[in-house]
Amino acid sequence: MRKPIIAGNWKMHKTLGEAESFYSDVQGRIPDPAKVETVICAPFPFLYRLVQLSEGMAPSVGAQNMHEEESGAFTGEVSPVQLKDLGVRYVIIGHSERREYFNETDDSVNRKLKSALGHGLTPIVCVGETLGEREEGRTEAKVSGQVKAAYAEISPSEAAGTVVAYEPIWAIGTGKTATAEEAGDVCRSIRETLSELYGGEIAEKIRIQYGGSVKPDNIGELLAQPDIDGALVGGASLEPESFLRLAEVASNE
Ligand SMILES: O=C(CO)COP(=O)(O)O
Repeated sequence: MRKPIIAGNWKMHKTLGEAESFYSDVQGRIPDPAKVETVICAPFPFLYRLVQLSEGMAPSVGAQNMHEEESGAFTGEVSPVQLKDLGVRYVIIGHSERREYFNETDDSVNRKLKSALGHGLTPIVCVGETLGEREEGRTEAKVSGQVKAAYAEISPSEAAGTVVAYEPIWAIGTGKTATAEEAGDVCRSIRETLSELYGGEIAEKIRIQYGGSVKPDNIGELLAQPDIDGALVGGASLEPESFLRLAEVASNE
């Protein structure tokens, strides 16, 4: 059985005070970590403080991006060594907003994935199609190509501990969710791709999240799909009550 994983992606939201207050609101109220893994991927400037506040308890702390090098002359970037040193445990890699606005490519996603794994961070690897690609019937080809490119030269044992997030770009922040069946079908095709790459046993271990306008009232049907093991959540992760509700529904799956 794969344990569900609910990850909040705060994107470029909140001040430090708001982030602290979110943590104090949710702490001690997160459902049993044996039943659901919870993560908050916060802006870089808050990570140190949130790791301190979390004291190793749920929700864990994640970053939204990282550079693949350990150190160097890369103004404005943050390395996996720096994240690890702070106690950060997860990192989102290849979010569609990074691909769209910050020129991330399948190649850079692959380099970052290798580097995150090499430094003991748990990567959440994002893939997803545009509306145009969906309308042209190219969803599965696009997503499978992104998965293959991201996992190039990643060993089966490393791949087993990763998380894939399927986020159709047209469903992000738009209020339009893929239907549970549509999302489930693509997540199944991602698992088939992982199975081609690594065999069924490893593919069954890799958790696949859905992301794109996930809310407390639609997460239940999404998680009921056999290949959806969690959610990567933007807007609905910003409020403590809504994040708690998502975690609660997932803990009952
Ligand atoms: O991009 C997302 C999470 O990474 C999804 O954002 P929303 O949940 O706000 O649609």
